[in-house]
Amino acid sequence: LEGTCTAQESNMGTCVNSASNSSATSSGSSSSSSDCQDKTSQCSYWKEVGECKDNRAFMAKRCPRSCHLCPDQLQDDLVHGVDLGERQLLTSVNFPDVTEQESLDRIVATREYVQNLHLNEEIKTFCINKNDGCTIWAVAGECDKNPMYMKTHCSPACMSCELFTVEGRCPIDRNAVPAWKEGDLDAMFTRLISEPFLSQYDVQVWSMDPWVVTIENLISKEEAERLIELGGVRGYERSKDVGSKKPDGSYGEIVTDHRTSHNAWCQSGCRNDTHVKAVKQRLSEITGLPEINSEDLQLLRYEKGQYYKSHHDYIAHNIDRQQGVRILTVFLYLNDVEAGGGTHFNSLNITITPKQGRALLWPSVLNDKPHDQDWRTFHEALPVEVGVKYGANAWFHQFDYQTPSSKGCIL
Ligand SMILES: O=C(O)CCC(=O)C(=O)O
Ligand SMILES: [Fe+2]
Repeated sequence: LEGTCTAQESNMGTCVNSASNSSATSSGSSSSSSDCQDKTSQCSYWKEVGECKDNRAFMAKRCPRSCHLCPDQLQDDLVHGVDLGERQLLTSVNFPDVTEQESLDRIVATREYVQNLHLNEEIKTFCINKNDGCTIWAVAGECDKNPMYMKTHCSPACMSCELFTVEGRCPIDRNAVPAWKEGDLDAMFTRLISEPFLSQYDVQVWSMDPWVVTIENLISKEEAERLIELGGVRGYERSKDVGSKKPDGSYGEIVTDHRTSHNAWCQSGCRNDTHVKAVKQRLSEITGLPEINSEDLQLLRYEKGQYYKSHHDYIAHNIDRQQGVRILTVFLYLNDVEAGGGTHFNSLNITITPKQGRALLWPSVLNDKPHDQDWRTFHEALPVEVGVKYGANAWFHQFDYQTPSSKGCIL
């Protein structure tokens, strides 16, 4: 071996015959282990004192076995890859076109990819080759042909570990057009307080900057009663707030004493109810916002003493989600409440009283920066003092909400 390799070529200690193989990463894997031996008994001492690292070129020639640079050793290390999951096969009769060399090159590239990944350590533990054939399959193009299986079961080989994060699974379309551009918020509310809308609906303006507006009888008694009923059919559950960030980058939900109501999400069957459809279509018409940008109605029930303390409907991390941030809340009061249960805007000092069929509208964002939070619209649901309060939230987002929702991409 000595004398046949230049220092450069013996970089990986695998140079056998530089004319026959030019791969820099793992060439010469076919040379037999007997070709590759230490040339002097001093090797183990030199290795001990760090010469394999410090004096690499020289050591590759004189002490390849001590420095663990022989092809058979290298191959074993690469293939074994405990950190990347299953020990990998290099050839398979089922994929005769895949050469051992291609598999080795893929493993080297995989190693590099994983080392450079900026992922949470916990997520990295998911990123393993779960099958010994991953590398061969990847070389054979299976990552593209069979992505569902390959990108989750052979994620190092397919270099698809990002898919274990919500941002990786649910990439944002930078070309998507937001529902509100600069000025659209003011335009919408201005339309609501102008003809012909004004003669059709009983509109009251509580504040113009930020906008806080109520519309009487936006939904009928029958519709309100149906929504209450549908909440019961789905089953009211203790309301939750946005919780903490999870390893995959998504956010959990949490029950706190900040919010003590119960709610039901109007999904699947409820979504297709005639009254629900009519209400949602009306909300879309009056706001001019696409129905698809709206969350499913959140049907709420507050019993005596229950409340939702001061909070904002804007969810900051939604800026990194396909649906974008919440821009507008339409809150529907579904019944009259004997006492308490008003919606109070903390910094505006406005309190709206529940009344069946009344809608309360306010933005979560700014007119001139419609992706940014308007800090003035913090609000709370005051405790119900007598009776029960029923309501419904309709939240509109900057972008399509329903599609990412159906793909598990919203949290
Ligand atoms: O119940 C209310 O009056 C308001 C509820 C609310 O602000 C919310 O659910 O985000
Ligand atoms: Fe709210």
